Order: sequence, then C-alpha cells, then structure tokens
Amino acid sequence: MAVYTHVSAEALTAFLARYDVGELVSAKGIAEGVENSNYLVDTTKGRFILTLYEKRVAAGDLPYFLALLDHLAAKGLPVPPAIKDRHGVAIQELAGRPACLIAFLPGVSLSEPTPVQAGAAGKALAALHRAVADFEGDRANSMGIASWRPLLERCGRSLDSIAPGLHDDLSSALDLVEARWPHDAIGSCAIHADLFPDNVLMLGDTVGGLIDFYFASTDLRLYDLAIAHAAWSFDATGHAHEAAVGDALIAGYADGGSLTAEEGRAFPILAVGACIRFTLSRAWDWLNTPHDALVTRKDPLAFWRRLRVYDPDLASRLKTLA
Ligand SMILES: Nc1ncnc2c1ncn2[C@@H]1O[C@H](COP(=O)(O)OP(=O)(O)OP(=O)(O)O)[C@@H](O)[C@H]1O
Ligand SMILES: N[C@@H](CCO)C(=O)O
Repeated sequence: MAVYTHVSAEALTAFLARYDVGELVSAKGIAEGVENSNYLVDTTKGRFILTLYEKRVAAGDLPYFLALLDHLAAKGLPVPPAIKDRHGVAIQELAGRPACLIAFLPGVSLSEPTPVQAGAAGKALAALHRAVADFEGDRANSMGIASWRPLLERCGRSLDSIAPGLHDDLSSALDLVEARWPHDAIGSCAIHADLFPDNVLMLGDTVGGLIDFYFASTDLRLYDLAIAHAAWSFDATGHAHEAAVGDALIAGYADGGSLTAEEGRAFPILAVGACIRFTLSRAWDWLNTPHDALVTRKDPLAFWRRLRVYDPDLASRLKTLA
C-alpha cells in the first residue's frame, strides 16, 4: 500500500460510527504497496484495514471484487471480507474516494520466500482457481494483454529516461507476445492477477491470508501462475533467479504433479507477458507518481530483467538487456 489520500481523525471517527466496530484508538498509514491508500486502524473492538481506492481501481468494479472475496471466504479460503456497516453497506466514500473497511488478517509478507513457502503459495493459488469454478462474476482484465500497447504508448518516449532504448525494446517484446499469446487455447477463470509475496500473508510455512484482489479478473489460469512465478522466484533486483523457489511454486500449484505439455509450452510466453505488464505499470508509476504521496516507487527494470530467464534469445536481441 501507500498513502495518496489523507484522512483526518475527525473524518475517520465519523466513518467508523457507521459500523459496529467500536471507537477509533489509532490509525497509521501503511507505506507498503503502490496502488491504493491503506491505513491500519485499531478500535476499541479490534484491528482493521481501511482502503481508499485510487487510480487503477474503478469504483464500478468494487462489487465484483467484494463478491469474489465473499465467494472465496465462503469456500474457506483465507481472504479478508469487507466489513458491512449497520445498513449492510460495504462500499463507502471517504475523503472523496471509494473506501472499504476490511478484516485484518494475521501473517507477514516475505521478502525472501523459501521453496517450502513458495510451494504453499502455489497450493493456495490452485485452491483459489478450484474455488472459483462456480463463481459467476466476470470482469475483463483491465491490465491484461489488450491494455499493454496503449499503456506503452501513453508512457511514450519518456520510457527512455528509465533506460535508453526501453520504449523500442518493450515494443519489440510486445510484438512477440501479441503474436504468440495463447488466448483461448488454455483455460480461463477468475484470477488474482497480482499474487506477489507481499499479497500472501504467511504464518511460518503456512498461508495465513491472500489479500489485494483489486486486479482480479477473468483471464488465463496459467497467466496467474506465470505472474506468481515471476514475482516469487527472483530477488528484488530481478538479477538473481531462485529456480528452486519457482519450481516449488509450480509443484505446489500442480500438487506435486506437473503442467500438461500444452501448458508447459504456453508458460514462457505468459511469463514474458507478466514481465511486460509489471514493467509497464511500474514505469508509468515511476514517471507519474505524485511528489507528496507516501509511497516507495518500484523499480520497473527489476521486472524487465526477468525476461533474460523467460526468453534469453529475445533478451539477447534487446539493447536494454543484452
Ligand atoms: N486484510 C489485511 N490484513 C492484514 N494486513 C493487510 C491486509 N490488507 C493489507 N494489509 C497490509 O497492507 C499492505 C499493503 O496492502 P496491499 O498489498 O493490498 O496494497 P496495494 O497498494 O494494493 O499493493 P500492491 O502494490 O501489492 O498492489 C500489505 O503488504 C499488508 O502488510
Ligand atoms: N504488485 C505490483 C503492483 C501492482 O500493479 C508490483 O509489484 O509492481
């Protein structure tokens, strides 16, 4: 998280009065994350997360996200439902933004997951995909493949201020991904689409919570696994690939088995797509983050470098990676 929108103690007290959650004791902005504004809120009755939805989350999509969370919680997955106020309303407005009060889940986000922990996360992702088999909600992926070219063009030549040649290199990589993307050749379902280690709260080697469903959408199941693989199995710089962590994540997902031959063939291009998606969203943020926001921008090149593992041949032909 981050804090883009500031909430006064008075406004928060009035907001909490709509709920049966006790009275405000303290509220602290959470510096982690980049997408939404988040506060850790303690009341006389417990601990909560207050989220104010920013830039990439459209208010009209919130009913989909909350329905998905309710569906997953009802199936026993450790996801945090939004709290309803005394009138049964979960989606509110606060400080001019859409806002929800969310159940706090215990656990810590890992920065250096072990293979055992990655295996547990892979298992949890598979459980999520099984649990949505009867979920009827549908949402096009607003950060999916169709959005990458327009985002590249919106970033424009400013990308070259991050690394000389980055605009054209991203464009070349995108040409390849657009030509080879499997589209309907493999299964789709509701996916998390952002299952980074910071969105999995771990209790030792056990998954205690899956959070941050605000990119959830209907897309390729295996693309979700490719995103998680790219997020979990590299160090923070994107230089070092922890292959054992990635292998354990996939084995956990497949529950000890392996992907089908068709899935195995599709995986690298989906992972290259994941690299492009997060390079682009980070690059946009790098170039456009407001100066007064409490947020640590994430390095776009850390994601870009992962391409060297997923498509070494392509990487060797790109100025920014060769
Ligand atoms: N339900 C929850 N229970 C406990 N902690 C939470 C919960 N939701 C969020 N957090 C804490 O807040 C931090 C930021 O949350 P989150 O990842 O949802 O923010 P974001 O801005 O959407 O981030 P991202 O950059 O991953 O998209 C998490 O890393 C976690 O520490
Ligand atoms: N998890 C993403 C932020 C969501 O777009 C990142 O680390 O870039």
